[in-house]
Amino acid sequence: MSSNTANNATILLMGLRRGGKSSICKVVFHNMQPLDTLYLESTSKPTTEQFSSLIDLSVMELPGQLNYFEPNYDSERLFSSVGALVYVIDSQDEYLNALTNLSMIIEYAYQVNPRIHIEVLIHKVDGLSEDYRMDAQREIMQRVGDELLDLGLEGVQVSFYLTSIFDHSVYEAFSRIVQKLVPELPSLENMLDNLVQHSSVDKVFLFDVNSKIYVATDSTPVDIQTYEVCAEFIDITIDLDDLYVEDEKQQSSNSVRSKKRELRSISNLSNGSILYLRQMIRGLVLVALIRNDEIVNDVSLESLITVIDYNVNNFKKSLVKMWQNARIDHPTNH
Ligand SMILES: Nc1nc2c(ncn2[C@@H]2O[C@H](COP(=O)(O)OP(=O)(O)OP(=O)(O)O)[C@@H](O)[C@H]2O)c(=O)[nH]1
Repeated sequence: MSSNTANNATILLMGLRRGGKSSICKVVFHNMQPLDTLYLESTSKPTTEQFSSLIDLSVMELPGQLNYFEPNYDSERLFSSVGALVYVIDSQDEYLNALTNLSMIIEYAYQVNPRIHIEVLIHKVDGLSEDYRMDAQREIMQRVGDELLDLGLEGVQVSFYLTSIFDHSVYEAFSRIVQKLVPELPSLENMLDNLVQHSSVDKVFLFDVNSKIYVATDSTPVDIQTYEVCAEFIDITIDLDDLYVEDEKQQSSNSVRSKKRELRSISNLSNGSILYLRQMIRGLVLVALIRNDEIVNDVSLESLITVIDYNVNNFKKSLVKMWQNARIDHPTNH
């Protein structure tokens, strides 16, 4: 693999004012409570944040009030270096203006950078009934399609997601957006599929600990409840780990174990399923859900965990190797 590409993938977050861009950034990347976003001030300058995970990601937010096409704003350089354009539409507001703005941006972005991924968040759907959500999605997709057709851009791929900061939908959307920027995704998915097949695991995610975005999962469909349970298990494990380390410090100041040791945690859920977590590299953890009816006693559980441990060890070794050879999908404008 070539190694001369920059270790960076940029996601550009755009949309009209008060659409929810800053809130999304704060909730997903800074663990802000969704209700606290009510008091966020309008953003007036572009802001960029860097995140180091399997890939080094920057999320750049462009304020809704900025005119990107005024001559002294270097939009060309901006769009040409971006991996994904995420456009946020406030579904609770009148969105026709947003759709016109979106098609204009797509036209420009695509011209400057045909490899750009165009992702549309139909946001704040928590305020809409189930029926209305579907109608809004259908209407927005139809209108965007029509506008692109008028512009002669019918071949441009646009993905749509229904999102809200009040549930896990925004994490799910960002997971899928980030995954498109991970060039090793097919190999990762393959490795996770192997793990599932050989370990009696039902679902496995590779999570970024800080954001709870999953950078890969096996190829079985993701159901949002499984995602939620697995994501919450990360927080619980980390909280307990902190307690444990504190406790150890008190008991013996001479033998404080390094917090750097690998995190590993297993928990039985009341419905008989098991959650399994192991720390990987670069702020990633692997979380697996095991719904195994064959676990009838502690002995069968123990042998199952031994197999999983072994396979996860191998997965981690492959991940380390993959990472050493990694390069990042950094779109350039040739
Ligand atoms: N109901 C609901 N409100 C949301 C959601 N996301 C954001 N908001 C609210 O929308 C308002 C505007 O959010 P901001 O994040 O400031 O919007 P912005 O797009 O960054 O706005 P500018 O900085 O002006 O460009 C805030 O009061 C948020 O609490 C959501 O998913 N559902």
